[in-house]
Order: sequence, then C-alpha cells, then structure tokens
Amino acid sequence: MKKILVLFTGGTIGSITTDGIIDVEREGKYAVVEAYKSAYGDDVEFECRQILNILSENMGFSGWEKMIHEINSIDTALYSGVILTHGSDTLAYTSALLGMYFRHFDIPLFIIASNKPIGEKGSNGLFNFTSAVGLIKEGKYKGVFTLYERVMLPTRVIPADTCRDRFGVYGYDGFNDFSVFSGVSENMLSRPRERIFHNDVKFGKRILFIEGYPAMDFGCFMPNEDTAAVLYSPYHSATACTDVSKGKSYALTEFIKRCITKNIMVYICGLKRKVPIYSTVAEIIKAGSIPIYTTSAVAAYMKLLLAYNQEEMPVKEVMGKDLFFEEVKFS
Ligand SMILES: NC(=O)C[C@H](N)C(=O)O
Repeated sequence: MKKILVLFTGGTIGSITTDGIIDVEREGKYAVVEAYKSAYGDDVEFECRQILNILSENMGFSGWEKMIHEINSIDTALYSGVILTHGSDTLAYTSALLGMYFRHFDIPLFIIASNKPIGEKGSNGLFNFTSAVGLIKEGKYKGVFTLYERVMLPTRVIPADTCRDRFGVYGYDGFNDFSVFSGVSENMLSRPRERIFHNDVKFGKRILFIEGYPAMDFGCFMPNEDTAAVLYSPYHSATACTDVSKGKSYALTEFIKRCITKNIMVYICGLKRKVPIYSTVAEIIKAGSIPIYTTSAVAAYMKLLLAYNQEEMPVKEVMGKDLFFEEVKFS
C-alpha cells in the first residue's frame, strides 16, 4: 500500500488544553498520527504536513486559498489517500468548498475533525482518523468525503448544533444507506468526474450571506463594492416576507430590487423544483432573484464564493452545474 498523506490545519484535533483553555499546539505536533501508531503499530506509512495551524473559527479566505493550493500540488500517484485534519466549527464550509473544487480527485480525501483534543477522555479524533485510514486501506472510495463519527458527503454537511455538537446532513440522513436514503449510489460516486478547476483561487470577491428571520429589516444590509452577490437563506418553504404594508424595508422583494439596481444578484437557496409554490415565493422569483435548488445554505454560500472567485468557467455555468452532489435530487 502506498503512503497516506496527512495535511494538518489545526483545530481541536491539533490542540491541547492548558489551564482550561484549548488552543492549537504551537509546534504543531502530529498527535493523532502518534496516537494511531501507538494503538495500531506501523502498518501504514504516513507523510505529514502542517499546512495551517489555526482554530477553524479563524478560517477564511487565506486558509482556503492555502488548502486549495496544497491539494492542487499533490501528486496523487504517490499516495493511496489523503486525510485533512480540520476544526469542527467550520468543517461544513471547508468540506463543501473542497468537495466542489476537487470533484475530480482520483484518490480518497477524507476531511476529519475531533470534538476534544487527542488523548482526552471522550475524544473522537482517533476514531475519525482510524476510520479514514481503514476506508483508504479498503481502496473502495475515490473523491472527497467528510468523516466525523460517520461518513458524509462533503457538500451536505450541516454545521453541528451548539448543544450536543452533532453534525447534520442536508436532505437525507445518511451517506452509508446509499441508494435508499442519500439518493447517491456507490456507482454514482465511483464514476470519474470531469475536472473543472485547475488554477489556484484568490478570494477577492465577497458574498453577503443573510439568513431570514421574522421582522428582518433589510435596511441594515448595505452591499458594498466588494459584494459580488447576495445569498439569502429563506424559511424551509423557500419563503420570506414580501409584505410592504409595514414598510418597504421589511420585504425581501424590495431588497432584491435595490441590489439589482447596483448590479448585484440575489440568490435564494433551498427552493424545491416542484409546484405549487407559495405566492410569496413567486413574488421573490419575479423580483429577479436566482434560485439555487435544494442545496444547503452552507454549500450554496461556498459554491457562490467559488463561482465568483474562479476564472475557469462562467459564473452562471458553475452555479447551474451540480458540482459534487450539493443539489439533493428528489425522484
Ligand atoms: N472541535 C473543534 O475543532 C472546535 C474548534 N473551535 C475548531 O473548530 O477549530
């Protein structure tokens, strides 16, 4: 078996607790690899690289640029797989981005995290790492996956809740129950996918991400010259307030019109490709917004960031393509 490349980016999986404070290990030790070796021996050869060393709440444009650059420069012929360790707080966002950008990846790439530092009671970091190693050894899967207590499609991971720190899956509940629940079969996954993105990405353009709530005053949102587009995440029926009787600033439709006059498109995620739709949804579409069908808000946000900051395909084509199962398809 060829080596496994382990890319470290920080997060709790690369942290220690000192005096009640969790922070990344400054010298960036490869604790999870050491823990694996002391538990299972030297059956696998690892090549370790520390590409970032940050808590993932500090993740942003430069971190994603670095990850894309590092993964782009991997010679996949040399490795049986790649494991990227990450913090759990922004795991869903990075997963969606890497899943869509590296849709063509021809060896397995598992993005993993840990709830607690390695070695601490109740830590799931070693379990997640060992599971990724096991799946790479099996050689069954190619492409990008998120592995946190279970395997998930990277474009469908929903950030963990703040109470129990449990991740969700957009659409269906499992990846392992392939054909029945996830709508994505092993066969679909193992088909080679055309490579779209080759070049490194410089994230200069911003996406304004607004999550709807009752009595939202759109007057608070001022897209500026860096705003390439707006993503609005609606209620579950894809609705939002369109009523102007209490003031125009409470209606999404008026906000959409205001953005369009500045040449800024407003995308609405999570619409279903089916009729009938609510009158409010019809008004939102008529106002000139662009739908992103049955895609999580996280994946829609990362897809827009990727679409507007890459230069290899027109934005409209990127947005119109299902890059890596981000759109949940209903039969
Ligand atoms: N469990 C974790 O990794 C949480 C940490 N704050 C991070 O996202 O880096």
